[in-house]
Amino acid sequence: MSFRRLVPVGWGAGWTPLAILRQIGSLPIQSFPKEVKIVEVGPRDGLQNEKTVVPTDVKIHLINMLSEAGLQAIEATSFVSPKWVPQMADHKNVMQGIKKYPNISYPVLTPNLTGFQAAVECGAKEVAIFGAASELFSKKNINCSIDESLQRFKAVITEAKEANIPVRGYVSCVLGCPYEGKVAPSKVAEVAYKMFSMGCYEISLGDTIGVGTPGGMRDMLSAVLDVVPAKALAVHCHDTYGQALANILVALQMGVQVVDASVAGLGGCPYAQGASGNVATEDVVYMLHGLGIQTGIDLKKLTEAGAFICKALGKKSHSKVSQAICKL
Ligand SMILES: CC(C)(COP(=O)([O-])OP(=O)([O-])OC[C@H]1O[C@@H](n2cnc3c(N)ncnc32)[C@H](O)[C@@H]1OP(=O)([O-])[O-])[C@@H](O)C(=O)NCCC(=O)NCCSC(=O)C[C@@](C)(O)CC(=O)[O-]
Repeated sequence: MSFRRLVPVGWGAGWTPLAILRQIGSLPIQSFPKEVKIVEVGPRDGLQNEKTVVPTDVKIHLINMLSEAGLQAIEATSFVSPKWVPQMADHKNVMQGIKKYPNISYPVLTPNLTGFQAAVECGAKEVAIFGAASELFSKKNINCSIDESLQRFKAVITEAKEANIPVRGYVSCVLGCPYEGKVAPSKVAEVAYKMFSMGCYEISLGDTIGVGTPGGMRDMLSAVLDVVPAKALAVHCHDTYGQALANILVALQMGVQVVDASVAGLGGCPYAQGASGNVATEDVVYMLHGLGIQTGIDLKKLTEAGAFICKALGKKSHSKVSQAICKL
């Protein structure tokens, strides 16, 4: 960035470079949103890859604890083939067992009409379709090409519109693919635009294998923002290379106000080799609150939910914040 661009309008002669820098240092950070919505994906993305089946009552208790912690959106489960993802086979019992709070949404994944219809029968009031910016990942994850997936999504969106059910759209592999490597920002923008134009109210951009850097996030988002407004975007970062919080920060500065995260940093897609967990919700909330950004989330209750699921899984939390709090 050139020095010229740092000088605010109205600052003219008489200002020395040092005086300007002092002034800039005392300016509040203007570019962050006042509020950020977190979409908690722990019960779905966090658990879908667990090798031993997590008891349904544990999943239900986790979701209820997350509701108590103040999350506005909790992705509860997915209506996918139990042959492909056995961990989500209890979707019906999860959906019918959780306590549904009036101001919280409990979206579920529905890759096709079969999944959508089953979800609606179980009382789902919001669904998410999931595509990819990489052909090979699409084939491995949902067994069809990108074009075929968009046809399936069209059918889901058409029925969802009739039933007045909002549809969220995921685009996976936005910063890299486990099978194809680099993914062009223009390809991400193309798929995101198509899903948005079809009627998804929000597009969540997934760094599925957590290879992105702030530079990659900036370039990818610049391309997507040309075709989808910031208010309709979310970011979904995995933390494989420890870049997730930095990537989220860049996204917030570029106008994104919705962030996906998973309690205790659990998670990973079963069809994304090498992917580690999602960014931990506790860490995102700690960062946002430190910036003075409101989330409506009670960090203490959130860490208790994280401790509960980690104990049930016999795992250590990946959340740095939880680890620090436990040591205090
Ligand atoms: C998409 C399918 C279903 C296609 O699977 P398919 O085998 O191609 O489907 P099909 O239409 O040929 O049907 C085959 C059988 O599956 C059944 N079937 C068909 N659809 C369903 C359904 N919805 N629910 C339950 N059963 C279903 C269907 O009824 C039939 O049963 P059969 O006659 O053999 O008994 C399959 O590939 C699948 O389930 N894949 C799982 C994908 C998945 O859940 N991946 C993880 C989530 S994505 C993710 O984690 C990334 C994300 C979102 O977090 C963002 C990021 O990090 O990037």
